[in-house]
Amino acid sequence: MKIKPYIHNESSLAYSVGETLDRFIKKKQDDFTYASGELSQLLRDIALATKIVNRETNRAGLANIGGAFGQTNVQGEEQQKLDVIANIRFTRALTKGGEVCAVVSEEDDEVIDLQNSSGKYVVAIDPLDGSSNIDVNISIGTIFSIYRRVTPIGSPIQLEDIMQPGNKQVAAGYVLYGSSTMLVYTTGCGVNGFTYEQSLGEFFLSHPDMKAPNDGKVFSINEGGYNQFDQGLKNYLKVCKEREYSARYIGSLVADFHRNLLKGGIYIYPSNPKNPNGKLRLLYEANALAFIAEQAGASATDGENRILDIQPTSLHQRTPLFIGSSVMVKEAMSYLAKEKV
Ligand SMILES: O=P(O)(O)OC[C@H]1O[C@](O)(COP(=O)(O)O)[C@@H](O)[C@@H]1O
Ligand SMILES: [Mg+2]
Ligand SMILES: [Mg+2]
Repeated sequence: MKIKPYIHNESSLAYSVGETLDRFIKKKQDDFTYASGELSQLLRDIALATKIVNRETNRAGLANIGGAFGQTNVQGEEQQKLDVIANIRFTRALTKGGEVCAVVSEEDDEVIDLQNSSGKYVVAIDPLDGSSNIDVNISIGTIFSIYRRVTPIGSPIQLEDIMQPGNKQVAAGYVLYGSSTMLVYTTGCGVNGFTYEQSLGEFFLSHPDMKAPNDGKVFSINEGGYNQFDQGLKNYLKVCKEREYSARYIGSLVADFHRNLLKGGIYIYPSNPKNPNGKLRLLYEANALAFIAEQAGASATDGENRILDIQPTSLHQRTPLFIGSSVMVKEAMSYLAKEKV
């Protein structure tokens, strides 16, 4: 009996899909210090909830899923139905998964104690990012940060388990529900992106080892608040325009960040007299994207300090955000600093 070795050929007849997320997580598990499979399982739990939320976002216009939910959240923002649906789906998946002891969510005032004493991880999540774009069919997202609890497993959750600076994240990621759905994450060993193949119900590796261009020609900022901007920021924007950089602003942080991560660019949500700390939240928006940015060779600051070094003091605290290609972030910082001397 003859035995023929299998030779993988890239015939054009059947294009080879990338590696599945599951297989990739398994393979990468050993990269992780505490590799015992719990973090891998947690990433799978998030991926599962993502598939369900993806289905809901795809049919938001049809099944009466669009529109306001009729309540406001702790931010004073009117919750959209999809904010609430996504929050339920992720919290449920994290509860069922069994790896998480506590969740911090944009949509919940308090820390959610999952009553799971064996859970080693704390998750901070923005279940649905870009809520103002849900009803107009523009890309939206999900953002998540994962920390290892610091108090003994089995003991009651303490503030110190939750109020950890971003440089303590063990993993972080975002999902982009756009023309295709992507999940991008890091465990501190580089950044990888996976695209969802709806018909197979699987995420496949499509963007291995993502690296952000060092510099770019795109700036993303809502200039509607221009009159309130610091003079330093106005000066930086003036330079961007003199250089005829492109202004791009989708109004969904995940989508603006993702474009700039791939193409080069800077996203800025500054402070202003009305919102001295800007709009975006440190624990479940800025920290996760800052971890990914740095892992991809980009940068993230609050205008002065590295986002990942900010010590959190409250659950829903806000921070100004300057994130993107490191040359651009550095230059923007220099313009801000000039005005401060
Ligand atoms: O409308 P503005 O003030 O430009 O704010 C847009 C920003 O607010 C956000 O929608 C805030 O996130 P949520 O939608 O999760 O509340 C970001 O996605 C986006 O970048
Ligand atoms: Mg958000
Ligand atoms: Mg949100």
